This record gives sequence, C-alpha cells and structure tokens, in this order.
Amino acid sequence: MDNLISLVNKIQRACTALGDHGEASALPTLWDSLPAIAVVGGQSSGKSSVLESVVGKDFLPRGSGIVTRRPLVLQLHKSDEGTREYAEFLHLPRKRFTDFAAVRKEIQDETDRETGRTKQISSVPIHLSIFSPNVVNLTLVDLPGLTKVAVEGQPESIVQDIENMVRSYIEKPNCIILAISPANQDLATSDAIKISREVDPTGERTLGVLTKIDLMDKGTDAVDILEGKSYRLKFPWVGVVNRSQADINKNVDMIAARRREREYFASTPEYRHLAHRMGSEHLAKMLSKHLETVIKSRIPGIQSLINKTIVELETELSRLGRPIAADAGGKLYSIMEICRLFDQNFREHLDGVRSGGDKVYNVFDNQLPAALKRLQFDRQLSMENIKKLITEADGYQPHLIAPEQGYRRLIESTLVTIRGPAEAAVDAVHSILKDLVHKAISETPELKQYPGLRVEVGNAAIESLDRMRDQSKKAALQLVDMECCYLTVEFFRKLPQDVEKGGSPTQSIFDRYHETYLRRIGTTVLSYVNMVCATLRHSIPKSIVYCQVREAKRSLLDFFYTELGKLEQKRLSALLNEDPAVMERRSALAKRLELYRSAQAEIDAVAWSK
Ligand SMILES: Nc1nc2c(ncn2[C@@H]2O[C@H](COP(=O)(O)OP(=O)(O)OP(=O)(O)O)[C@@H](O)[C@H]2O)c(=O)[nH]1
Repeated sequence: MDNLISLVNKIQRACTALGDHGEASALPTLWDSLPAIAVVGGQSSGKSSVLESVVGKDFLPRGSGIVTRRPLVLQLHKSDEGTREYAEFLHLPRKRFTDFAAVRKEIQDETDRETGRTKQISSVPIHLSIFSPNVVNLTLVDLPGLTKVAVEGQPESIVQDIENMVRSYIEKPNCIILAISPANQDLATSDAIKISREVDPTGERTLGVLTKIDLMDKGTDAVDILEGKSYRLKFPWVGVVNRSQADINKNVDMIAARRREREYFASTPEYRHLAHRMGSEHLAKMLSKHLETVIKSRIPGIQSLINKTIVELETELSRLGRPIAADAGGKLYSIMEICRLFDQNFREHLDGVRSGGDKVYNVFDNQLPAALKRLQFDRQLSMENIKKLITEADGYQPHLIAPEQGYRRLIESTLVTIRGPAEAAVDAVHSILKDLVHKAISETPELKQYPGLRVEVGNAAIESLDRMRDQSKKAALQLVDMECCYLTVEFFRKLPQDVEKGGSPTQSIFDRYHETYLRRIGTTVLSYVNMVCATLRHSIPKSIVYCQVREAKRSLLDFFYTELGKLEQKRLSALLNEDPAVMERRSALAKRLELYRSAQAEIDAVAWSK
C-alpha cells in the first residue's frame, strides 16, 4: 500500500508545481480531492516539534511566541535506503538542501519575505519537500498557532485571521486533522480540540496528540486523556515527548530525542502499559496507516474527478484550437482555412441556417414600401408647382394641345424624390450585412484565437461591403434615373383625351391654367409616378440583392485573398500572433491535462493492483 501514498504524494507534488493547489484557481483542482494532514493547535503547543519528530529531522524554526507565520506544506518522500537525504523548496526549484539548518533558515527568510520581519502572518503557503530513506510518505501542513490575544506589533484582527486560515485548511473534507494539545494545560481550554470539533463534530478525521507530557505538574498525569476517558476521540490519543527548549539550545539530536522519548514512556510507571502506542515513531506510522485507509476510500471519487476533469480540459483545449504551423505555407493554409470557416458562417446567416438574414427581406417587404408610401409628392404636385413647371416648360409659346414638356418636367421632378428611399434601402441592407459580419466573426472561435487576423478579416469584409454598397447605390439610382429619362408611352396613350371628354382643344390660354385643368394634370402625373413606384418597389430589391447580398456571399474576402498572397512571411506570422492570454491558458491547460492523464494512468494501475 505504500505505493498508494507515494502516488498521492507524487500527484500532490505535480499539483504544487502547476500551482494546482486550490487557491483562487480558475481551473479545477485535483489537490483538493487528495487527502492531506494539517497540524493545528494553540501557539507553542508543540506543533512544529511534532512535525519534526514525525520527520525525524531538525529543520523547523522553533521557539516561544509566534514562530510559524505562514502555512508550511511539507511533503515527505521515502527514498531508497542508502540515498542521501535532501530538501527542496517550490520557490527555489533545483536547489537541493542537504543541510537542514539551512532549510530552517530558508523557512524563516521566506516567511519574512512575505510578511516582513514583523509578527504578521500570511496565508500564502511555503511548499517544502523532504526526500529521505527515514521518512514515511506523508503530506503535512504546519499552520500558525491559534491564539487568543494579539501581542505588541500585531493587528487586533490577527486572532481571527489565524483562525480563518486554519479553518480554511481543516474544513476541507479531505483534510486529516492532527490536533495538538499540550498536556500541561487543561484540555478544556485546548484550541485544537475546540476548532476540530467545530469542523469535524463526529471526529471521523481528527487525531488527538498530547505534547509536553513531561512538563505536567508533579502528581498529575495524562493517563485519563490517553486512555480516552476524559475526552473520547474516534481514534486513540497519542502522547509524545518532544525536545524541550533547553534540549534544542543544547542541540540534542533527533535520534537521541526519540530514544529518550521511548525510554520515557517505557520507564514511567503511569504510561508503561500504553508505551506501545505512544511516541513520535508510533504517531508517524499511525498517520501513514490512517492516510492509506483514507486514500483507499477516496480512490473511486478521485478517479471519477480525474475522468471528469480530463473531459473538461479536452473540451476547453479543443475550443481554444491547435497551435499554428511554423512554415509560411502552413500559415497561409491556416489563414485561408480560418477565413473559409468565417465565410461559411457569414453565408449561413444569409441562407437561413443561422439567424439574421431575414432582416434583409424585412427591408424589401416593409422599410422600402413604407418609405415609398411616405413620399406624398405633395410639394411637387401642388397646384402652384404644376402651374409653375408647365408655364416654364411652355416658354414663349404656350402649349397647344397637351403640355408635353410640362408633363415631363413634373414627372421627372417627382420621380427624383424616389432616390432617397432607394439609397436608404441600400444603406439598411449594408448595415444588416455589417452586423452579420460581426456576428460571424464572433462565431468563429479560430478568429478569437488570433486577434490580429480577426481585425484584418473584419476590416477586409467591411471594406468589401462598402464597395458593394457603393456599387449597389449606383445601380439602384440608375433604376430611378432610367425611369426619369424615358417615360412609358402606353400609359399616356391610354389616357382619355380632352376632346373625348368633351373638352375643346381650342380653349383660351386662361383656361389652360385653370385649376380643374391643372388638377387633372396632377392626378395623371401622380398615377404615373405611382405606377413607377410599384415597379421600383420590385426592381430595387432585385438590384440590391444582385449587387450586395449575392456579391457578399460570393466574394466577401476575394480582395483579402489577393492581398494575402502578396504578404511576406513576417506579416503572415503577425496575423497569426495569438492572444497571449489564450496561449498561456492553452499551455496551462495542456500541462494540467498531462498531469491528470498521468494521474489517471497511475491511479488506475494502483487501483487494479489493490
Ligand atoms: N519539554 C517539552 N517541551 C516541548 C514539548 N513540545 C514542545 N516543546 C517546547 O515548546 C516550545 C514550542 O514548541 P513548538 O514546536 O515551536 O510549538 P508550535 O506549536 O509549533 O509553536 P508556534 O508555531 O509558534 O505556534 C519549544 O520551545 C519546544 O521545545 C514537549 O513535549 N516537551
């Protein structure tokens, strides 16, 4: 089963290296699902001493007052017999510490770097790995000691801050709580028991450790606690005797300290019967065994989390797209491919596969007819204007039978006003097409990946649309102008003649400008213009579709493609410069995916051999 813990340690190490250890990470974290052991207790209760005894090494800063001011995530890796012990910090990769006094100094310095040389605390953890043949595979977290009052130089909030930090570690269901209580204080006042009971009321994951048994008042002993009579925990209490401050000052080594501890329990009459389950060595073995059990029970959960995360990571990676080829040909091909995808999305909008193309029809069916209808031609066909134009057209020689020139001028001046709605229809379709370009851009994830290309493709498409709009405007206005320059003769031939209506062609000049006469001219012109409007209502949309819609579908990026062929390799590369954030995200995801895949393979292997 040792390989199980070593596997979890390995995964934890990989998680740590990837920054995948649960703090404000936007990515799912494997770390949170892996079991770890957190050491909690009041200040100077002996937490760091217990940790050192478990490790069997002297490497933690110790003393009175607040010493542990940042969480220390300590990973113990059992290495092969005969290999040299060393330690490594995550913040100093590749630097191997073989001198453990230097490890202690680095912990102090790294704490000071984050908090300053004050009594402040920080929740940013220090990650330390120890590789040794003399340790059991474990991950332990040393936390700042719980306190009741702030001392000189500390903010009032420190009491609550430490409690919150400790709680954030031990409230995770995967955390095994090593609750340290000093035997020379009343257990009822133990900070460790108080906080662990809050987060783990059933005691499923709390292991009680009693320190400083050697410092108890004469005549008192800890037998009732150690036998679980004073305060019962699910797991039996473990008593330890760590080195005193005097021992530390005298440099009593760990081997000697462990031997003394063994002797203490074996020779003290009160504890002799408990000696086999007391002491740091027993604690280390018990922790390791407990961790194994916990890991075993978590394996199915961890496996399903890993499988689920792999799917999520793969989906996101494929959404971000592949990195691009390095050679010019590959680049050109990629750009064309991305443009083709964009072009296809754009066309799908017009063809009704995606939404938005129907707005074009709305222009033809509603906007244009409404605009034509709004042209009342009142000003052009007012009595005054009709009279003016007819008189002007007659010149020095008043018309004899019908005011031919007058009619032409009146019709022309009225038809010209249709240019407005024709241009407006062209512009309306232009703006719809522009919107569709923007939509298609945002719906092409490959363009999101390359902001440079996105801008260029967007600009090129809009430029093409602008050209098509100009062309379309010309064509639509031409339709109107064509109507102005040649009138439909049949319309006038079919008109009832004055004579037939009983009028006389030899009426006086005065009568020719009589209101009834002028009104009849106005009515004739209006009905001619209305006939033309009805024709244009159908021909303008045809011209717009021909010049803009169909053309956009056919050749939106043609100009861009021509220009692309002329670009140098450098400019091509610039187009494919990825958004640095996307690049970062992709490589973070890829690394994480690698971690999860190897974790999956290893856990599956261990689970099968279980
Ligand atoms: N005699 C004796 N002294 C101990 C024992 N355990 C710890 N000490 C001493 O108590 C002091 C505090 O021990 P630490 O291990 O630094 O306590 P801590 O809980 O880690 O302290 P902080 O990190 O500051 O909260 C040190 O001087 C230790 O030598 C013990 O079992 N017996």
